[in-house]
Amino acid sequence: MRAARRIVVKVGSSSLTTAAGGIDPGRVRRLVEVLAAARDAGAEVVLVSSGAIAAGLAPLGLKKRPSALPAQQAAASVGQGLLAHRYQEEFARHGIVTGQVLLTVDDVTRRAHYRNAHNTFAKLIELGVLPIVNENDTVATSEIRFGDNDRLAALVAHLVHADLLVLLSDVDGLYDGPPSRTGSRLVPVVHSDADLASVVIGSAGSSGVGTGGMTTKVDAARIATGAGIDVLLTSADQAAAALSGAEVGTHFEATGKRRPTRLLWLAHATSGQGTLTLDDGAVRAVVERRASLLAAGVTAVGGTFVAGDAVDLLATDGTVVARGLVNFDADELPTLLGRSTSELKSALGAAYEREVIHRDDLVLL
Ligand SMILES: Nc1ncnc2c1ncn2[C@@H]1O[C@H](COP(=O)(O)OP(=O)(O)O)[C@@H](O)[C@H]1O
Ligand SMILES: N[C@@H](CCC(=O)OP(=O)(O)O)C(=O)O
Repeated sequence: MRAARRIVVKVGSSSLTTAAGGIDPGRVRRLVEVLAAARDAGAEVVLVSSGAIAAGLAPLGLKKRPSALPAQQAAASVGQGLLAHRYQEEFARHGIVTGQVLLTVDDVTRRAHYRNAHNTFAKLIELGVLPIVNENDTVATSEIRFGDNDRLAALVAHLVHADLLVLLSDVDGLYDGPPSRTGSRLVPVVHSDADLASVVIGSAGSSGVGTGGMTTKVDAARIATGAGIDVLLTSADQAAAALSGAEVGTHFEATGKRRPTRLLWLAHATSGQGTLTLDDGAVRAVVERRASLLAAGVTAVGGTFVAGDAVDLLATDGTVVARGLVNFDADELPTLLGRSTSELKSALGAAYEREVIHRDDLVLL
C-alpha cells in the first residue's frame, strides 16, 4: 500500500453524510486531510465521490433518497454542485486544486469517449490537479447507468492506470457474513474468487443513502483485481491508517493483467440491452477463433437496442457466450440475418458491409 504511486479512492454516500442526511462538513474535512497527506507523501490521488443525491435532498426538502429516477436526477443536479464546492474549499486549504469529472457509461465503453476521458485524466494529473469523479447522474437514464460508484471507481482505476483502488465505506471491511449478525468475522485478505465462496453478503447499510451495498464493492474489487490492480476495502474512519500502509480492512490481491478498460465494463455489465442468437458456426467463430460476428451467423434478435449498445450473444441453447457492442439498431437487423457480407453490400450498399459486432468490441463470458 505504502508503495502505491497512483491511488483511486472511492468514498460512499454513507461515509459523507450526517445521520439526518445531507453532507457532513466534518467528514469531508477529515477525508480531505487524509488525501492531502497521501499527496504530500508522494501519491497521485483521484477521488471518486458519491453523495450528490444525498447532498441535494435537504435543499429540495426531501427527507430520504427518492426512488424515482427523475427525482434522483434533480437531487443530484442540486447536490453535485454543493458537493464539489465543499471539496474545492477543503482541498484549497491544503493548496490543492480540484477538477470535476462527471462520467457516463458511454465514456468508458465507446472508443472515442474512452480515449477522451483517458486524456482528460492524464492532463489533470500532469497539471497536479486532484480529479473528483462522480457519475453524471443528471443525464444518465436507468438503462445506461452504472448506478453505483463502486464499479465506476474500478473502471476509473484502470482508466488512469492506478496501482491501488481504495474503497471507503461505513464498514471497516468485508465480513464473512452481514456485520450485524453475531459471529461475522472480518476477511483480511482475498487472494482469489475462491475466498469469496463462503462469504454471505447482506443488504446495504442502514444509512439509507448508499446504493450498492457490499455486492457492488465486491464486484468492483473483482473488476479491479482482475485487471491487475490491488484493492483495499475499509471504512472512511480508517482511511488515514489505510493510506499510510497499516494492515486494516480487506485487501483484495491483484490477480489478472491489464485489459482494455471499455471492455471491462462490458464484461461486468449486469446484462446486455438485447440478445442475438448465433448458429453453432458463429459461436465457434466468436468463442474459439475470436472472430467478429457477421450477420450470416445470427439467427434471431431480441430486445430493443440501438447501434453502440451492449447485447448478449446466445448459443442455440440460450446460454450467454459473449457480450458485445452492436453496430446496428435492433430493427435494422432482421432483414440482414443469415446473409453474407458481400450479399448485403450489393443489395443494400457499402454501409451494410460492416460486421454486426467487431471482434475488438466483444468479450467472452
Ligand atoms: N458481508 C458483508 N461484509 C461487510 N458489509 C456488509 C456485508 N453484507 C452487507 N453489508 C453491508 O453493506 C454496507 C455498505 O454498503 P453501502 O451502505 O452501500 O455503503 P456505501 O455508501 O459506502 O457505498 C455496510 O454498512 C454493511 O452493513
Ligand atoms: N452517483 C450517486 C451515488 C451512487 C452510489 O454509488 O452511492 P454509494 O453506494 O453511496 O457509493 C450520487 O452521487 O449520489
